[in-house]
Amino acid sequence: MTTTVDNAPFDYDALARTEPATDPFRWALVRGMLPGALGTRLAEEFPTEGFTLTERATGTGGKGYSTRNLKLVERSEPVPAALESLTPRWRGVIDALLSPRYRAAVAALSGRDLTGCTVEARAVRYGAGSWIDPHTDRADKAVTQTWYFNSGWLPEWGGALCILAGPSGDEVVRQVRPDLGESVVLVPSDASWHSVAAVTDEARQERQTLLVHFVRPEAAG
Ligand SMILES: O=C(O)CCC(=O)C(=O)O
Ligand SMILES: [Fe+2]
Repeated sequence: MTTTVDNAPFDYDALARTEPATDPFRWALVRGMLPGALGTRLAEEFPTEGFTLTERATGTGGKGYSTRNLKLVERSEPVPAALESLTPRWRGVIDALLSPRYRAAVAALSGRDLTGCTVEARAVRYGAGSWIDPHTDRADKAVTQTWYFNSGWLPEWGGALCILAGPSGDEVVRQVRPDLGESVVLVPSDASWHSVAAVTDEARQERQTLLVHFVRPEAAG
């Protein structure tokens, strides 16, 4: 069944159809969650304003990263300033992310009890030189889901989400390019190592990502 764009932007069946991998940790490549032309429209309307650069150099304690972020949802509340700048379709996505149906579908796929977890969501733009070092998302996240909004992304532009066998980053189990229609569910644990390869200088687009976390109640503060 395909859901209609206006009422429910997600095809929740895409989550239900997906078989998660369990090696080297529990994760899933989800396809087709944004039905019909919705994904294309969301890509065209991906936010451009209000992003804040966050960075930390590699080797200064903890993971290194450099990304530009726009907070969309904090502690299960849409961020008013961001909401104002979003198109109606993107506001529909925010509603869906906060819906019990989405939560139930992610709980089923991940095997995690998400009762009491809060939702955090942000749009992330990765320009040339942006990356995230290997990390697990472990500290406070029950489940992470990412969606990608690029079309015609070339492999030589870097920017792949790398599913890793360990912290060194040497053993890449799977690379996911940021192509429209691709989405990844990660279930954080001691083993859930992943990274984002640096976007290269050749890239003709910024890597556009929607990042959602279910945050454990004890960590939400
Ligand atoms: O952008 C991505 O593909 C993943 C980002 C990520 O792993 C993170 O922000 O923790
Ligand atoms: Fe992560």
